[in-house]
Amino acid sequence: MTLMPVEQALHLISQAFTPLGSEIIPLDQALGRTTAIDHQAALTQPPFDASAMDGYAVRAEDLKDGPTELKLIGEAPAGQHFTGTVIAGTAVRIFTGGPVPAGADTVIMQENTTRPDDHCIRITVPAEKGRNIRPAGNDFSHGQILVKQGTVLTARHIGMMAAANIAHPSVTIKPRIALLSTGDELVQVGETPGPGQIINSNNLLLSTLISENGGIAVDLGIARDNRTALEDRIALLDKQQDIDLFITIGGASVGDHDLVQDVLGQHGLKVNFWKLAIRPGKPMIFGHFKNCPMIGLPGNPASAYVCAVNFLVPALHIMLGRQNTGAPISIARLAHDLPENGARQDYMRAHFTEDDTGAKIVTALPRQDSAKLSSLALANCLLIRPPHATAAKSGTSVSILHLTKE
Ligand SMILES: Nc1nc2c(c(=O)[nH]1)N[C@H]1C(S)=C(S)[C@@H](COP(=O)(O)OP(=O)(O)OC[C@H]3O[C@@H](n4cnc5c(N)ncnc54)[C@H](O)[C@@H]3O)O[C@H]1N2
Ligand code: MOO
Repeated sequence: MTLMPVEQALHLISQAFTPLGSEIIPLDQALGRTTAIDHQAALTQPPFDASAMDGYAVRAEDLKDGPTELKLIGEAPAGQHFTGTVIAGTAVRIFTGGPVPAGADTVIMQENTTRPDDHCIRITVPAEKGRNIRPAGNDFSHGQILVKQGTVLTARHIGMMAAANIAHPSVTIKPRIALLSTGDELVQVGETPGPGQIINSNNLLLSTLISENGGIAVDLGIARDNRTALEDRIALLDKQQDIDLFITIGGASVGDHDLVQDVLGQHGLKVNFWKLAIRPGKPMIFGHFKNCPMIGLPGNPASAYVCAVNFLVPALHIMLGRQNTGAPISIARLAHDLPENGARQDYMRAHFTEDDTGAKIVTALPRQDSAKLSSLALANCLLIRPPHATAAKSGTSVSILHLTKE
């Protein structure tokens, strides 16, 4: 059977998804959500010409002939307007954030003044017109687009949106991803495995990856390796509302107990493709189960993860309407030689660092067995080797797919 190239598989999977609808939520719950529309400032910031320093609001014109004394005619603390006007020979006491009074065009820091008496200040430094004043709209203006559609909101965006009084942003609905683990050997984390049993680590590996990428994982539990057990779990899927993507874990290969395709096929699974030119992850399935897109991930943890990063995460990002849907890829130099690659695109667990010039240097981790979680946890990137890549010497440029946001 020919194996489907990774790019073609990604293209077919990408075509199966479109952005979900939107909802309005309170800004304090918007961290990590994706904006569904462009968001405009609901006000101008600062709303008035504001002082950037504690000091005195003056007219620069009054200071052009060297050290000068000016009459103090009032105060403009933050939050209060001085209602008068600064005319020739006068100044107003002002504080950081305070509105600059009419007539004044400059603020002198208080450190550059003396107070001969309560009603007068002496200024010894020359004044540069406009100094220490933040003009109205200096940060942003009413109606200005501050956050573009498809932006993943961080604390920094949320702080700015708060300042712009965008109290209820419109964000895309979180995709709901159903996860069905399969295998007689699996017990849940925290339970004590019996003879021949292991922990269902893939469920948490994937549900956490889904949360990290803006989705909601809906756990359908573990189906044992028999038809009835699988059918019972599939029935749980029917009871779930609004599942946007159905993921099975394990049972994707050709063994006697690998029943996923067979059983799901009898209940409406239409397979779009099976088996990819990818390592690890070759037996991945993509199809539609009763109109719901379905990805059958291989059971080996590194295989499941590599497939999830390459296909599940982009699908999530498309559903979320994010600006960047592809995996973050950059170029790094090999820290060592690598042998030629086989027919599958290899995603080697690897670790990169940056040298003094900012160039990335990447080292493939020594243990690439697709069952090994220890090397997966140590990796901060996947080193991509195209199918049939020739042997590469240390120093050769290669592509790396970033796993952490460094
Ligand atoms: N004769 C062949 N055998 C295999 C082939 C092949 O082409 N011909 N492909 C191999 C490849 S490549 C992979 S990858 C695996 C994938 O197999 P399955 O998807 O059928 O996965 P299982 O057999 O169910 O499990 C494989 C492995 O992973 C462990 N596992 C399964 N689920 C979980 C889980 N939720 N959490 C943690 N670990 C899990 C399971 O215990 C097995 O050790 O097939 C090869 N075989
Ligand atoms: O391609 Mo499988 O994913 O070796 O382990």
